[in-house]
Amino acid sequence: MTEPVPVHQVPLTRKGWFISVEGIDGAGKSSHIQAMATALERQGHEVVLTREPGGTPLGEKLRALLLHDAMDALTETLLAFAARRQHMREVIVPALARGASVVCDRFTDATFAYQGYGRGVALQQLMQLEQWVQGDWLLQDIRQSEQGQTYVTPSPGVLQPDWTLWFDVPPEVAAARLQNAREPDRFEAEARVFFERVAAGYAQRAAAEPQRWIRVVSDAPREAVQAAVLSALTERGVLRKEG
Ligand SMILES: Nc1ncnc2c1ncn2[C@@H]1O[C@H](COP(=O)(O)OP(=O)(O)OP(=O)(O)O)[C@@H](O)[C@H]1O
Ligand SMILES: Cc1cn([C@H]2C[C@H](O)[C@@H](COP(=O)(O)O)O2)c(=O)[nH]c1=O
Repeated sequence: MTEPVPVHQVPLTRKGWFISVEGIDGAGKSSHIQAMATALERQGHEVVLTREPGGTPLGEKLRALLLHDAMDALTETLLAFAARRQHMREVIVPALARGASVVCDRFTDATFAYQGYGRGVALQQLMQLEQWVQGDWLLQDIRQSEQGQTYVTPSPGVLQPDWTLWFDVPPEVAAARLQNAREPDRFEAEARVFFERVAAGYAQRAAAEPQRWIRVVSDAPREAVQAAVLSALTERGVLRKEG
């Protein structure tokens, strides 16, 4: 029996982008995600707009548990990764395989920031789970099970977004924005010091992988933030320059 070809050695056929959007609660990311999707669609992309935790019927049930039920930090981590695995199989990988772009409101960086830096779950454990859930040997399995579709990881290792937009805002600004906006969920109800740790986690991950991360200063008027998002995507060739 011949060995399966590792996914990263299959010729790159993917046309769409995988873009994740991150930031502490109240950073303002949800306010701009639709505009990003619309800009991509105007330039001819099929766009799948989705979110984590969530994005599938099972994932949305897990989201409700994560946001509202008290639990241990490792349980939280495992539920986030369980929802992600289902999301990848049902939504993300099939969309990328057919050439669509995926814009995802949070992905694995949120688990590192919230459960790792925020709650103190060991980063090494998170890396192991990431390898399990997003490793290319598992994507190979998906490739074989969905006939006619080829998904290719850009490089060996784990499936990661091509680009991660990080809405960076001081925790006190985010807290003020959320104060009267809605009833806080379990995360939004956390103390300032928790969000300081989460924000520091995002900053460390962004510094470690500058080729993937796009920092958007979001302590600014909405229109300025939106313009910064669209121009950052244009500078990187994600959006075409329009005359
Ligand atoms: N640039 C801005 N200036 C002032 N208020 C803003 C700005 N951007 C968003 N807001 C307001 O801040 C609140 C949080 O915004 P939004 O829901 O987009 O943040 P988020 O990052 O998606 O938060 P979460 O992750 O908790 O869903 C909303 O009430 C929104 O109207
Ligand atoms: C993916 C993911 C999310 N979280 C947290 C972060 C937020 O507080 C909520 C999601 O709410 P949002 O308003 O839609 O951003 O979940 C997390 O702790 N770990 C994760 O992996």
